[in-house]
This record gives sequence, structure tokens and C-alpha cells, in this order.
Amino acid sequence: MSRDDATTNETAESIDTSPLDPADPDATPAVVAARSEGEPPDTAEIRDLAAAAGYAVVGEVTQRRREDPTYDLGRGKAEELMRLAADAGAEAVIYDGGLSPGQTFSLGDLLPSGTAVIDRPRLALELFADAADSRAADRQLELARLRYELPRLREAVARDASEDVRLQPEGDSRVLDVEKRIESAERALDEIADDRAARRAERRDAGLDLVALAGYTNAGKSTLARRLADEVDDPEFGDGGGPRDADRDDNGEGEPADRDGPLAVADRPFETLSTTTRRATVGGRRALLTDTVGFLDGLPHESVRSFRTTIDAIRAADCAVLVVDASDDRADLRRKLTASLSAIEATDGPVIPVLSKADEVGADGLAAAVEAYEDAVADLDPRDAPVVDALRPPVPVSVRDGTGLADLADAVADALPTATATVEAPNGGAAQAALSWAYDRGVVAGVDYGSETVAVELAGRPDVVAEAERRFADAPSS
Ligand SMILES: Nc1nc2c(ncn2[C@@H]2O[C@H](COP(=O)(O)OP(=O)(O)OP(=O)(O)O)[C@@H](O)[C@H]2O)c(=O)[nH]1
Ligand SMILES: [Mg+2]
Repeated sequence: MSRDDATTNETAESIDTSPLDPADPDATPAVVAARSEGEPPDTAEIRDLAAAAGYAVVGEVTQRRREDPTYDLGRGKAEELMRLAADAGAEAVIYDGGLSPGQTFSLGDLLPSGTAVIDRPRLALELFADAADSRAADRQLELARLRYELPRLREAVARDASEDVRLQPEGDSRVLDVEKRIESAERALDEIADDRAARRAERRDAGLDLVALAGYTNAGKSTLARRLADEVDDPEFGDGGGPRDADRDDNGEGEPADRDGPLAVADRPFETLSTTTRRATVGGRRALLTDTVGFLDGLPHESVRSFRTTIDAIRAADCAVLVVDASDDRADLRRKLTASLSAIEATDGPVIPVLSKADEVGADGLAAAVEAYEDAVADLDPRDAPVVDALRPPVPVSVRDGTGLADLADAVADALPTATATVEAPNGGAAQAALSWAYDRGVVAGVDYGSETVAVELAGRPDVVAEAERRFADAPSS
């Protein structure tokens, strides 16, 4: 698959999502480099990301040591990397970690001229740039990219400036320009976020519960969303997805109703790049289910913050479902879970962890995943990730064979804010109007007609139940 192919707007089913063939003539040859202090570096994930972004990995250099201020790697290893890149004809070095602007430049100076230095955050940006599929995704990508570029531009200007005070980064016109563009992108995103918040309030007033699916990239969020969603979409609510229209106004409103993004599923990172919302009936509750963009380990906080529609949808949900891939090994499960919980930070509502792909592991594997999950959560400091206090017990689920779906529905229904009340009103036009109002908002659990009265059992969102009670109480007695 060429990189251009990845930008088409076909649905997931028709996109070839197989990992890039290393022999692909369009792929850019690249060497992967990784350093870690503890365990030997595991390059499986960075290789997958590189392949998905259109690189063919032609070599690898890894090192166990503490960070070197100049190259991140030690000098000897950096020189080995330089030789390998030259011998292998690499056009890029993919660095599994975040490099400071200074380290990026130092490595670039050391490497054969023209070799791009791409650290993990930049690789993630490239993956997004390949596939951003809605205006909100575009905006967020732009902001993330500008925030990434700014310190590097400052470094470049400072390097050029040396002694010349007039060329210091603070006053440089390119730096000022990027700063201005960041402000403007932030303002545009604020508007989109305000608009989403207003829509969330409207949907809640209409009696709908807001459920968000969160988790690491490729965890199985969209697959679960598809399984839980009713046939009817709620196209006004998500980022939109579908083909983008550059000429449209950019206030984040008014994605055309027929442009809802497909709930694309694929075994590749960042298949979903826009939040997408569908209606779903979960545990008898009428919900709006938002599928979100997956998290990735090793991105700076600022970059994660740029994906604001995802973070907001998760934090503001009445209940978030955190999808954790049970088929990962212990170390990956912990790393991805920690990255996801740190990115979420805190939520307004409870969080139900789902151990997904249960069909891929046996009973022992599932028990091991539960244990790995619980150990990882126990090691997290709630001061760093207050969301740990919102976690409910984990629910193993397989969409493939249906395992745990009923348990998940029960857990969601149980986690949603609920009030119950029984009201009785004289049967008549006013009571019927109140009843129809309550039916519209999905809070009628039972109706009992007496000779002159109607008794209604209400259950559902507390604010909506309270309003229904008021309406019945106001029904005139004759
Ligand atoms: N065996 C098995 N595979 C699953 C299950 N659920 C999802 N998968 C596979 O996991 C891969 C990722 O699924 P997605 O639903 O696209 O994952 P996602 O979390 O939405 O990923 P991003 O949008 O990239 O963040 C796909 O190949 C799915 O077919 C499951 O229950 N069992
Ligand atoms: Mg997805």
C-alpha cells in the first residue's frame, strides 16, 4: 500500500490494511533506533508504526544506557547508527522516543546529509497526516504539529543566530508566526469544544446517556462500538469523518448529515482519527456511544492535549469504557494501560475497563491479563492519574464470539446515573402529554392504568426523571 492510498476515503473494508511490504518500492528506507534504561528496548511497536507510516525498516540499532544529552544514544552508538544508515541507504532514522530539539539537530548533523530524524511524536504526526479525515481532526493535527515544531524552530533560529541579538528566537518572525498560528488553532478548537459541550447538554436533556469508548490504539474500540451501536447514527455529533471539504467554514459546526465517518476497523494503528458517535441501547438505556481516537505511548502531554475532542468526550461521558487488549503480553498491557490512564487524567463519571479480544487468550491468559491489569492499576499513583479512582472492576469481552457483552451492558447500565420514581396522576390529556414526554426521553419503566388515574414508574437520568415528576405533578386533577 502506498502512502497516497492511505489517504483515500474508502471504508475500512475496502482499504488494504496489511502491514507494508518491505519490498514496496514506494516505501522510504529507514533505520530504527531505540534506547532504554531498564529492559532491553522492544522495537516491535515502533516498527509497526513505521510500516504503517510508509517506511521500510532496513536496520536497527538499540542500546541500554541512560540518556545522553547530545544524541540520546551514547556517542559510540550514535556513530554506529550513522554508519548503518549510510550502508543501508536509509533516508530516515526513526527514533523510538522523544528527542529534544538539540538532540534532533545533533543526530541530524552526524547522519549522512539528507537523512531525516523522526522521533516517536513526529512519526505519530505523520501517521495522522496520512489519514486525518474530518475538519476537527485536521485542526487537532495542525495544533499538534505546530506545538511540535515550535521548540524545534526556536532551536534552529538560536543555532543560526549565535551572537546576533536581532536574530534571537523570541523576535524571529517565523517563531512569531508559529506562535500566532498556535493561538488561532487553539481558538478554533475552543469553539469546536464549546459546540460539542453544548450538544452534550442537549442530548442529556433529551434523556440520552453519553458513553465513550477509550483506549490505546488498536485495542478494539471501533469493533466494540460497531457491535453495540444501533443501526441509526448520530452524524451531527462526532467529528464527522468522511471526505473533508476545505471550503467549509472552520468553526466545527455543520458537518453534513450524510457524512458520518464509518466506524472503521483495521489491524493498524490510528485507524480511527475522528470521534464518531452512534446511538446505542445499552442495558436498556438509550445512549450515545462515542468512538474515540486511540492513545499512543511516548507522546508529550501537549500533543495528547491537542486531541481535545477525544479527551473531552471521554472526560465528560456519563460512563467511559476503557478498552484494554487482553491479548497483549504483560509488559505491553501495563505500558498501554498506563499511557491511556495518564492521558485521560480524570473523568466526570465512572470508567469500566474492558479486557478485549478475550477469544485470543485462553482462560489462563485471561486470568493473567486481569492480574496484569490489576498490578498496573495498583502501581499508579492517583495523584498522577486520578482516573484510577473511577475504575470499576474489569469485564472480559470478545466481540468475535460474544463473550462478556451482556456483562458489559449490565456494568454500563449500573454505572449510569439513575433515579427512579413512581408518580400517579388523574388520567387525562395533561397526564398523557407528560407520559408522552417521558416516553420520548426513555424514562418510562412501567405504566399502570387505574379507573381514573394513571401510575407511571420512572427510571433513567436523574434530571429527566425529576422533570417528568414535575410534569405529572402539574397535571390538573380534573
Ligand atoms: N480476535 C479478536 N480481534 C478483535 C476483537 N475486537 C477487535 N479485534 C481486532 O483488533 C484490531 C483493531 O480493532 P479496532 O476496532 O480497529 O481497534 P481500535 O481500538 O478502534 O483502533 P484505532 O482506531 O486504530 O485506535 C482489528 O484487527 C480487529 O479485528 C475481538 O473481540 N477478537
Ligand atoms: Mg478505531
